[in-house]
Amino acid sequence: MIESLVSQRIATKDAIQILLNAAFSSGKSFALWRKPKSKVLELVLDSEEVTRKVGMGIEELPAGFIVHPFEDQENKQAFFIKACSYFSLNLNQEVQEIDFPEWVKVNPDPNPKISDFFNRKNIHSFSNKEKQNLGESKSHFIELVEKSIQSIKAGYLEKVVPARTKTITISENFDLVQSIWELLFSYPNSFVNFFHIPEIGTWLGASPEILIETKGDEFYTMSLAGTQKAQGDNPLKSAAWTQKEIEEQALVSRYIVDCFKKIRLREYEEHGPKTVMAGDLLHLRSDFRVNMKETNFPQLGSVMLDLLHPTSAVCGMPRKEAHDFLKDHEDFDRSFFAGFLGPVNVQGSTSIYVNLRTASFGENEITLYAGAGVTEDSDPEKEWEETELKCRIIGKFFQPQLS
Ligand SMILES: C=C(O[C@@H]1C=C(C(=O)O)C=C[C@H]1O)C(=O)O
Repeated sequence: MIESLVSQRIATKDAIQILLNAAFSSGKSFALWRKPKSKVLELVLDSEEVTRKVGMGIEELPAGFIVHPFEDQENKQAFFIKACSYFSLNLNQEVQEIDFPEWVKVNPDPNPKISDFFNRKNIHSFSNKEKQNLGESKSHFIELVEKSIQSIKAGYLEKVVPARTKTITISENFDLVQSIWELLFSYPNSFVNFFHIPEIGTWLGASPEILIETKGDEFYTMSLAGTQKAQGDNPLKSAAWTQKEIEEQALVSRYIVDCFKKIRLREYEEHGPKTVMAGDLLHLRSDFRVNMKETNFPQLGSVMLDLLHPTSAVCGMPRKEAHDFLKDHEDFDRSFFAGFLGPVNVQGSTSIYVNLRTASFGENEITLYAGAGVTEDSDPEKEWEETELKCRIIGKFFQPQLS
């Protein structure tokens, strides 16, 4: 009797493998995540094979996981994985087999070949492959930064955030669960996320940046910018920031305050900037909090989501001009990179993150995405280096030589 009880306990990593196998085999959309500083891994699975799209009124949505690309979609809609089933596990505890949801217990294919599910289709099935290749080119990125600096000097823009891609082959012995496991423990301060929408694609990331969060009456957002490699014994204490980085982050804060002004919201708390760590990178971050009850803004979450995205941390300032500049010159499709994603109305809270430090799965390869904030004083070569560091955050779990 005791023996059979013991045998029903499953090590956490094995439990993740069992969950992922069942979720892939189901043919439905699902997402898995762990919030910063949390020990709880959460998973939602849809019960239908349709690809759902929803509007931005997040307060009215059922529990689920929202995924929005960088570019606005028709009717401003986002993809949505409805939490028809929700499961969570404590990363420090074994799992009792009996606690698994029914769809795991009846999984007809307990050992699917997971790579067969990667990205057979993609919303951005890159019709113009040549153009998409430009995202991979160093010389194209350097030129893009040079053009950015010129536009800033000419007074068209204050800041712009050009991006690039880096496609690497997935090694034969790649193990998805092992990679997710390592991400979880390497990046305790990041939002580690994985989603699979069969019609749309499969992505894995570890984002350091909240776009909006609401819990009870509290609304929260942050401005995050400035990047340097963490160095020394106490990187948070010893970090020094240049004027360029301080101004770059201040612009992102100003952008948030301007959004508050647009809706005449005056009562907000602002703290920072302070130095924070994300992986082995340091950033400057300011925190903004609003009590939605006291300010009588129960829908602040969706209002700010609409006003903030894409923020000047991933697009630029002024927003429209920076966005137009990227459309004209970036020459590749950002797809879900620098869009947003996260749980909505799950366990009483909504936490939507900017989709950074992220990768999309192809059949035998993954594409990493990274951008860098450019101001008047930027050095193109340094911005390239910054994107290399950002690509490494996820890339090193696919190719150890990147670490
Ligand atoms: C654009 C990215 O990151 C954003 C840009 C930063 C910067 O320019 O220093 C820092 C953090 C993020 O807000 C990215 O990770 O790709």
